[in-house]
Amino acid sequence: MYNTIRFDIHEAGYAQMTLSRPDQRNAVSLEMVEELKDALERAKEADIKCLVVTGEGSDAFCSGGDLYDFHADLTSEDVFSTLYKMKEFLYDLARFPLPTLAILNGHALGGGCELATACDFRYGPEWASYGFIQGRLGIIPGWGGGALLYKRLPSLVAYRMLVESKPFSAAQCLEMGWLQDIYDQSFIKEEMERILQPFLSKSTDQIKEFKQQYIRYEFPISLSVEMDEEVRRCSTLWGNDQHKKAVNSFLTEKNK
Ligand SMILES: CC[C@@H](C(=O)O)C(=O)SCCNC(=O)CCNC(=O)[C@H](O)C(C)(C)COP(=O)(O)OP(=O)(O)OC[C@H]1O[C@@H](n2cnc3c(N)ncnc32)[C@H](O)[C@@H]1OP(=O)(O)O
Repeated sequence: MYNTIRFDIHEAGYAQMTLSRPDQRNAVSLEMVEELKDALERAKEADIKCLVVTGEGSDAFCSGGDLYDFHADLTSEDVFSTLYKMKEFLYDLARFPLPTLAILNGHALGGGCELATACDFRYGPEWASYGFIQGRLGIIPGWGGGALLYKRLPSLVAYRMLVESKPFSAAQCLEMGWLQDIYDQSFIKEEMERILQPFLSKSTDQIKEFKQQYIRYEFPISLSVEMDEEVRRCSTLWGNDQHKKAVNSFLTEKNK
């Protein structure tokens, strides 16, 4: 049914969205944004206790926005409307009525970290690295994921991750609180059971109450305004020379 993702409802009581462009390191294309939105609506209707977001392949969970679709030469108006679609998805994901878990199958970079941050909890393998690298590309996060990061982590820790703009190791991410746990990919079935057990062992009514309380406490509707502001500020930075050079050099290198 979808070209860029898979969506499954597991009998154990959870839904799973899998980014499925492993050859592009699961970069988020514009088609993927639409498919993610559609799948999220389906997950809202499903009889489940939690939602898992993961990626296909053994390299990357997500390499951020597809640099062909979100290229640097867009006008700031065009870029705003392009980035905004993913902001809407991340906001809806953050306020999803049930717990959401990012089971990272590999590296998360740029928008890949934003997507993971929109989930309530993150679990990653020891070997992978995780970084809000947008600062090295002359921009800031453009999907509202920076605003979400400030909600997930103590503000100075979030600020550090954003301003250093580098990939951090799994151990560092665990210490900073961005990862909730490191898991062993060679025992993925057992590890998934372990990670999901606290969620699946509760009644649906309980699990909804836990999440609703968290949303009331941490994610008021005003969060959307903060995320919009981030998209707007990122759009303003989009056309700068550093960003153009960074994106063009990535695309040129890959097309050699
Ligand atoms: C635009 C939104 C913005 C935001 O709001 O946050 C961002 O997300 S900015 C961040 C954009 N992301 C990046 O700059 C990361 C780019 N990718 C990488 O650094 C690397 O690919 C990797 C993730 C570290 C993986 O490295 P490796 O395993 O060595 O794979 P390759 O680099 O050889 O890539 C394989 C293949 O995938 C294509 N690819 C990778 N990332 C993207 C991307 N973001 N957009 C489009 N395509 C991507 C890459 O071009 C290769 O294709 P082929 O050469 O055709 O095999």
